[in-house]
Amino acid sequence: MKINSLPEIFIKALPVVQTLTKAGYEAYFVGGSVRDLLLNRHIHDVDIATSAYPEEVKQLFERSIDTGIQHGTVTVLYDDDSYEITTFRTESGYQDYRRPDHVEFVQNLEEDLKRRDFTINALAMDEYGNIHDLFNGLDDLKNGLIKAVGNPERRFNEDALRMMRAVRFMSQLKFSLEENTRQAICDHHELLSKISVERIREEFVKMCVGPHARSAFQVFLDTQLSEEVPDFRGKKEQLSVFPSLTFSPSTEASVWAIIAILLKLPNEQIPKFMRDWKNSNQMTRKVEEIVFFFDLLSDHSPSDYELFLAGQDTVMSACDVARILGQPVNSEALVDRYVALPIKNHKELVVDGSTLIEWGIKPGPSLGDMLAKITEAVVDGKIANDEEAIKNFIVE
Ligand SMILES: Nc1ccn([C@@H]2O[C@H](COP(=O)(O)OP(=O)(O)OP(=O)(O)O)[C@@H](O)[C@H]2O)c(=O)n1
Ligand SMILES: [Mg+2]
Repeated sequence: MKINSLPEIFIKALPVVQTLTKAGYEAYFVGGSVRDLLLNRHIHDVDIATSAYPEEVKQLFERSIDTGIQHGTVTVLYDDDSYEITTFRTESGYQDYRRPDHVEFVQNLEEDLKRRDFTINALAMDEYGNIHDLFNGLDDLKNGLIKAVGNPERRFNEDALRMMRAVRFMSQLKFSLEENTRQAICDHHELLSKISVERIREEFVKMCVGPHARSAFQVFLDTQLSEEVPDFRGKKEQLSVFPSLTFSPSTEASVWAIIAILLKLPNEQIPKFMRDWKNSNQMTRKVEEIVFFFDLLSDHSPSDYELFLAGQDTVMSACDVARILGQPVNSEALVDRYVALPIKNHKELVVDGSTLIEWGIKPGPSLGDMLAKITEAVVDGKIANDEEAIKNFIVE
């Protein structure tokens, strides 16, 4: 198979590959970029594999960074772009089911492709656009199959994260899982417990926001992968609601909010849950706010002041979560009401703490209470957002 017209991103990278081949080395585009090219998907970066050793790569290019030189990867800066160039390698000496403790460089493309995770990720393309398909990746692409290269057990023993990658790709590409690959995941799901939570989280979130999130999530449960991730063990029943939702979440924050709601976590347990998944404090705060406002929405129609306190992002995310969970809310009406608020955040209030102190009010907790009352009165439209009106309000 030959690709005749390459997308811009490959054309820009072509001189990098040609520099290597002109110097007598082999060089190919590999991995996700070739897969995404053939699927007509957006290509976010192109990776290059070569027979040149890292030191040889560095000599051919003016600007490079030793990103992962012990694993054979050099990042080359060319024009305004950067490219990861990795020497053909096999990964040997796995002791911990995570990345290899050392790599062995090999001299040909086949040896390199053999150690890759799935056949659709083991395609290579040369500078002329010829696709090198040594493991039937093209057929699997056509048939929509995630299939391990060679022996699936070996692939998952090399890097157990690949089991999560399998369900992530199912969701992103709307593919199914080849039977032997699926069986190997069922048999070895416990290896996932060796993988860092950060790496698992990245794949989990990608799975949950992908277009086939719900069927991939079902496989994540059926293969028992879900038993090996933080706080999910023994929670299959609650989590099995996810595959039956009418929609799936589209943002990371709504993923976590929905999971927290399905697990029926009380609000005060959300921070621990988010920490167990190694989420940032910022993401944790966001999710707490969304779940809080979702609960409020389930309980009553929010007041203007409650809308103000939540803020537009939280209101919209909570509406989205409610819609996904099948709880009807009129989100347009809520957003309209939000937009019509006299002030939308604290900064828009014409007075602040120091204004009140200038007016002779003593600093302390009661000052904060007063500021909150003023804000509420302005948001509710009881008084105008000007100093005169606020002064009169305080006197009363
Ligand atoms: N655990 C892994 C991770 C990566 N790879 C190989 O390295 C390539 C690049 O890895 P990565 O960028 O992580 O994944 P992509 O397949 O490119 O997917 P994405 O579009 O998400 O980048 C993969 O295609 C695959 O050939 C692998 O074999 N095993
Ligand atoms: Mg990639």
